[in-house]
Amino acid sequence: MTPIIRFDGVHKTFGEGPRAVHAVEDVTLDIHEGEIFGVIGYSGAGKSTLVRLVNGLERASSGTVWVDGHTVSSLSEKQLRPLRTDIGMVFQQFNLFSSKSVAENVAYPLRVAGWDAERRRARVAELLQFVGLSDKAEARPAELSGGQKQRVGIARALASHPKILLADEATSALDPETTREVLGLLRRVNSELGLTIVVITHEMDVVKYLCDRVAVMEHGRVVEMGAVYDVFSHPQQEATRRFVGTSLRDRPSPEVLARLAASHPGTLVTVAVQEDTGSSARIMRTFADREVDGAIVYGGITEIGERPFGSLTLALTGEPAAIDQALAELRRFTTVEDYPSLAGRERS
Ligand SMILES: Nc1ncnc2c1ncn2[C@@H]1O[C@H](COP(=O)(O)OP(=O)(O)OP(=O)(O)O)[C@@H](O)[C@H]1O
Repeated sequence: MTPIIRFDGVHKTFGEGPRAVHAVEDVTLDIHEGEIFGVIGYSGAGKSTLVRLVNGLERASSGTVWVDGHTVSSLSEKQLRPLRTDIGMVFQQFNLFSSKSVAENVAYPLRVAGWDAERRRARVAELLQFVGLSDKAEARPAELSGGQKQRVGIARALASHPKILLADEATSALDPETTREVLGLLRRVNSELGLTIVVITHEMDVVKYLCDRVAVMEHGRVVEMGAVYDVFSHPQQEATRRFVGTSLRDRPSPEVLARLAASHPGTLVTVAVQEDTGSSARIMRTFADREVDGAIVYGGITEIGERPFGSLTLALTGEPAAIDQALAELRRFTTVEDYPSLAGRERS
């Protein structure tokens, strides 16, 4: 794994004295060439500041930011210019020129870089084809849907063949279906064009669908980082657990649990379903072997990086000793949550 971006002990502070804002605090991480790296956190966590340090839009207060062989934190504005052509950026609000056509918007960075008209035309045609908007070349942004505008934003960001794409909440202004379409395009940018992509988001669904690895930010710090599947299956921090919970929606809330307990006979348990440790077939076999009936009353299983992940909530009926044995067996290979506080409310 070759790093293309490296943060080493990076701090970014805005202002001074008692009013100073520590937007990024002591961040050390590597982003590998060719990966899609997610940065997730709530508003104000420092995500945008972190990525703006990559292209030098913000300067580190201390520590080193290294991008593709250059120490960004020590480059002058002039020295930054060639590096910036290697880094494309897409924004939540698209940032298109409303008075220019789609083709002119995409051509804009090439015009600034001094490409002649013929080369610009050929490159714009190629880019519009890649993002599926060849027929909109002469349209104005106002005539496009949100998803189409973001595709123009992506085409423009790709214009000068960057190696890195920074996507700052690129789908936050879009509806779920259009989000999928744009995320699909970003995947192609990674797999077909080979760009390293850094995605900033507050939505774990975006991380789940798109990213290889993720860093969770809270109050300027990276509080957790790892392969997306590992972070989903073993979240270490409360903030991470909340993000994972919003994406999976596989576990019943306390209110739903109380309702399930009142309307289903038996003992309620929630069993984690994971590829390596707890396939659903193995879970169901464990119950069947001990003649325990397990009615599935809630749950959700999704795919993360093409591997199954989620949980099932079951209402168990059978001999109490057999249920205890089955749960003990399950706990040897997966996580089981039971609900002792519901015991009095459950019907037997
Ligand atoms: N130019 C600036 N001057 C002063 N404070 C700033 C500046 N830019 C960011 N901040 C502050 O730094 C902190 C981190 O902001 P940042 O925009 O990086 O967070 P974020 O996680 O991207 O949030 P959001 O999702 O709302 O954009 C916030 O408290 C913000 O107010």
